[in-house]
Amino acid sequence: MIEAIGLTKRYGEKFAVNEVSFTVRPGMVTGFLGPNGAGKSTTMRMIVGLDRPTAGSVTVNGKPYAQHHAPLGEVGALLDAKALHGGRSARAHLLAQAATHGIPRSRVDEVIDATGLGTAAGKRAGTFSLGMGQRLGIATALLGDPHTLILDEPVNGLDPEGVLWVRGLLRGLAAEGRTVLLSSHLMSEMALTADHLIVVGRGRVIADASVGDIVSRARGSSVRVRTPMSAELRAVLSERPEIGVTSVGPDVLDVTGSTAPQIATLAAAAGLVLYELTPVEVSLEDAYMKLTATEVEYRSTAAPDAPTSTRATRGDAR
Ligand SMILES: Nc1ncnc2c1ncn2[C@@H]1O[C@H](COP(=O)(O)OP(=O)(O)OP(=O)(O)O)[C@@H](O)[C@H]1O
Repeated sequence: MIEAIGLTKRYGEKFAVNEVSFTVRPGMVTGFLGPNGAGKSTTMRMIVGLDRPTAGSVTVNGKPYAQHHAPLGEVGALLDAKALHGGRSARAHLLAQAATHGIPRSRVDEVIDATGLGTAAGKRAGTFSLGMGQRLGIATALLGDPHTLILDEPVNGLDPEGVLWVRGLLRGLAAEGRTVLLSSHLMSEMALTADHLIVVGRGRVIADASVGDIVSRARGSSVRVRTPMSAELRAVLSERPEIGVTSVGPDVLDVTGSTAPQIATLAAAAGLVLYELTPVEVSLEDAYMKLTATEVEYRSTAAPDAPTSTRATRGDAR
């Protein structure tokens, strides 16, 4: 369990994290989302005592990280896969970490096997690819068999097999009753891995709810209607002030403020033919984009639907 209360980190005039409170519960994967610069890494760093809060507090399994006698057995963290001695082999890195906690060599072999490092374990960590570095970071996080795991972008650089493996690993750890906090910008992966989401923007929590709730809140009541009598249906629907109608194609209307059964009933009463009536599904990505639309500090120059440019500009989006 991770509990943050009024957690704040200020750099000069800038609030990287601003009075953030949340609880990350055991037995589930909690996704930690937010646009670039929203304060995710700073929050994670404060959880494991790498940054000192300006105000507020955060505990892991009931105590501040630094007060745990054997922190690797409480919290396993992957924050920066490059933060290790590049001249050491992966095995030597893990053995050095294990030695600080009296963890046996057999556990080092176990995590090497579990993370697929196998043949690479004898190579210098500094020569690792991004994906192999991530595997080593995950191995390090698992070393103390901790109750709580904190992983910042663990699938970054992993091949598809690795992404699938991380998903299964995290779901398995949560099913064992552990607490898992995971940050990732990959919404499709988050939708498959997380049960609960904490979304931050400009240093503040903007949503703290289950994945299902976040998606259904964004869904609204949009229904796609295909009818050869769109002008007549539009006229019937526009008599209701709560209903909004937008034409999205020939004979296709997007209707908000009503449900599929209500639209069907109104159409039937007016003797209108409908070919299709579909509640519009919202993906987690859509829901996230809606939630954070006004919270993005660093935005690409191209609009989401326009041909994309990889160049990003800094500036106030609003
Ligand atoms: N050491 C520092 N000194 C000054 N400002 C910092 C420092 N660390 C972070 N910041 C600022 O705090 C804000 C939050 O940064 P943070 O890295 O926590 O965001 P993030 O949500 O992890 O972003 P990303 O998704 O890009 O990793 C940013 O505006 C960042 O520039």
